[in-house]
Amino acid sequence: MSLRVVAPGEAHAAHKRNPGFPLDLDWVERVRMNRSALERRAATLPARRTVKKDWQIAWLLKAVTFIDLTTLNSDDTPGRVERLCAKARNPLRREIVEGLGVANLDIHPGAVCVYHSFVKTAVDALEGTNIPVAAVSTAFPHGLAPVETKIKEIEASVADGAKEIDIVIERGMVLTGDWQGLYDQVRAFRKACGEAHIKTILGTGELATLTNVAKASLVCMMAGADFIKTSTGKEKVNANLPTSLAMIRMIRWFAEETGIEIGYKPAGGIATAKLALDYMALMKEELGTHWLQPHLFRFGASSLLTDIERQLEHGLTGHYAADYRQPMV
Ligand SMILES: O=C[C@H](O)COP(=O)(O)O
Repeated sequence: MSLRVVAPGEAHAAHKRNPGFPLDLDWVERVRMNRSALERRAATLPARRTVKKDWQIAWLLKAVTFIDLTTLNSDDTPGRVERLCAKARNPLRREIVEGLGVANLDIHPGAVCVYHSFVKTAVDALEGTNIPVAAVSTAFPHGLAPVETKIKEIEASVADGAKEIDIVIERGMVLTGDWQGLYDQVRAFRKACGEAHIKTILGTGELATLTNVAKASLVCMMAGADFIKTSTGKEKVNANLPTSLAMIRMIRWFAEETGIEIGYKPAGGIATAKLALDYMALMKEELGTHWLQPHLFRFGASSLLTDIERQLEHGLTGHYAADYRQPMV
């Protein structure tokens, strides 16, 4: 695989947005996922992955461009967000970039992801770059607020400069099979986003079955989601490979039926370079290398970059750096 690094802003501008489609309840009812088959398939992945040493460095550099560099803590401060943005501007230490001979490549994370309150801070801190700011809006992480309140939050995030909005769906709508209600909300959120891209967070660990995960994925895509995302990072069970397979296969089906390419964002608990490579291998095997671009694939991750930087340094020097040499914030 060659290393073609796409600057996040460029990819963002180039991507054709999902216009949304009418809700087809027949299709939703027909969706079925077989958990044990998906688990068996997921179990084959690490063994089949054959990303050898040099390629591994290329894949890890590419992985950096997929990260939505995230801070979503109740004790976030403007200072922490500014430090995260400084890291986004220079995600890898100079010695690593120069040692690998990639100083000429524009390697940056896909976005910086923050709570609504910090959108302005992040936009200011990233001025002059083409790194978009993503906001988690709509009463993150539970999504339980009046729909009008959630729409106002999206509008406020867009007004403050967010180019991507990560909304959370109401899990109860999935658990009760209220597909029309879910579709109507996502449609309304999509409208409130205007030109901003919309990622729909399903909270997959709270949806009970993989069939529910797949149905919710489909309804969100029909309603105009540009990305489907697994988790808020706050559920007991966050992203994993079998759940990812259920979602990715719905993305594949949707692309075949409509010609529209929807992005995938696993999030929560993805903290090691090795796991990131497993997800990339999954995307490559199920959707093809075309999907390995920042406008179609992201990791929602707060600490993944630290491990990628460690692995890159190891690839370069044969030694692991101490954690304090790669502070995130
Ligand atoms: O969407 C992003 C997640 O909140 C990040 O989760 P993490 O802190 O487990 O990486």
